[in-house]
Amino acid sequence: MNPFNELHPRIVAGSRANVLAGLAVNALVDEAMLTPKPGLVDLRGSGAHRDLSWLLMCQSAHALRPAFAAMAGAGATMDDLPALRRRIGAIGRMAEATMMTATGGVNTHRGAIWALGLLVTAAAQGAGSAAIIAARAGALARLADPEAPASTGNKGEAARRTYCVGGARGQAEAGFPHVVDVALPMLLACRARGDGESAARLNSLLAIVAELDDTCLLARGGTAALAAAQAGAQAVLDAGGVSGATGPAAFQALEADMLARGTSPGGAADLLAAALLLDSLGNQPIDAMEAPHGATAV
Ligand SMILES: CC(C)(COP(=O)(O)OP(=O)(O)OC[C@H]1O[C@@H](n2cnc3c(N)ncnc32)[C@H](O[C@H]2O[C@H](COP(=O)(O)OP(=O)(O)OP(=O)(O)O)[C@@H](O)[C@H]2O)[C@@H]1O)[C@@H](O)C(=O)NCCC(=O)NCCS
Ligand SMILES: Nc1ncnc2[nH]cnc12
Repeated sequence: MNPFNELHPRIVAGSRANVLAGLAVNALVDEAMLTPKPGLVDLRGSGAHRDLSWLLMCQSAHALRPAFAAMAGAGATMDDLPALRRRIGAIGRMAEATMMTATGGVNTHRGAIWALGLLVTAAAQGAGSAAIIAARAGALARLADPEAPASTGNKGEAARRTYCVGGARGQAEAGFPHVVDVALPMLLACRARGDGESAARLNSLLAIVAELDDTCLLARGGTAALAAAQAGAQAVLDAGGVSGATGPAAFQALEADMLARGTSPGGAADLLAAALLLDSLGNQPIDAMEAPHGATAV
């Protein structure tokens, strides 16, 4: 028990929220910096995107820090879960507006606001393993938000309906299985076998791509693009990953195919950032900062 919690619950809640928000921003920047990535923005360029750049991704990530802090603050201080769900829904919609202002109207991180927003909220609710935090986030995602519009009109929503897939919403409602059961185990296994950190992260991204119903791929290239991306990513993993003897050639084939189709796994990139966030929580003393009992607002 942290003795300061009793003395200054609002300060502890605020510190915890700010730490979590910083970790979320770091995860988004680390994802953007990871190079190479197939079809996605990285330090080499814009991949298959015409309206995105590395600088824009980083500006967007930093602009989202107050929103992540507000969501974490709500998670740390609100016990009424339906009310918490409504609150983070409202903050999430404001965060999307903030992103659009920061980027001049470009969708850099809509899926990431959703995924990392739910995860920082759940992490702020109390200590726990990655699986426990993801399960808590899933429980929040499954709660109704009466103030949410019936339809977002976004490309992902149309793709979910056209192709009958769960997309970003289904991933969250299921408790982020591709983060907990796919990305994090791959990250840890690659580190354990001695891969460098970039290779471990790229293999982790590819493991997500190989299995995810990514509505970015579906919206841009239909089921053929999704199947090609999944098979291409699996081929790199079957070659021993990007550091394997034939891994680089398999990666180049995957990237060339995505660029030719104009497709990109934006949803998988968001989930890699979610995995990096949960991974970084394991390296922080944040669990020692127990959720403040009786805290009110931050
Ligand atoms: C639930 C919401 C996410 C709304 O989702 P909706 O159904 O309206 O659809 P989209 O907003 O289009 O899709 C969601 C984004 O999630 C990412 N994604 C896709 N598939 C998956 C998946 N299987 N699992 C997880 N995440 C997934 C993806 O985001 C990334 O890609 C975007 C860039 O791609 P691009 O092709 O460039 O997209 P566009 O700009 O739209 O097209 P172009 O014009 O360029 O061609 C980028 O955003 C990445 O982040 C999908 O885009 C959620 O927004 C919601 O309901 N929010 C309400 C607030 C709320 O309740 N919040 C709660 C707490 S935060
Ligand atoms: N690096 C990236 N490139 C393109 N879209 C993305 N969405 C999230 N991260 C992305």
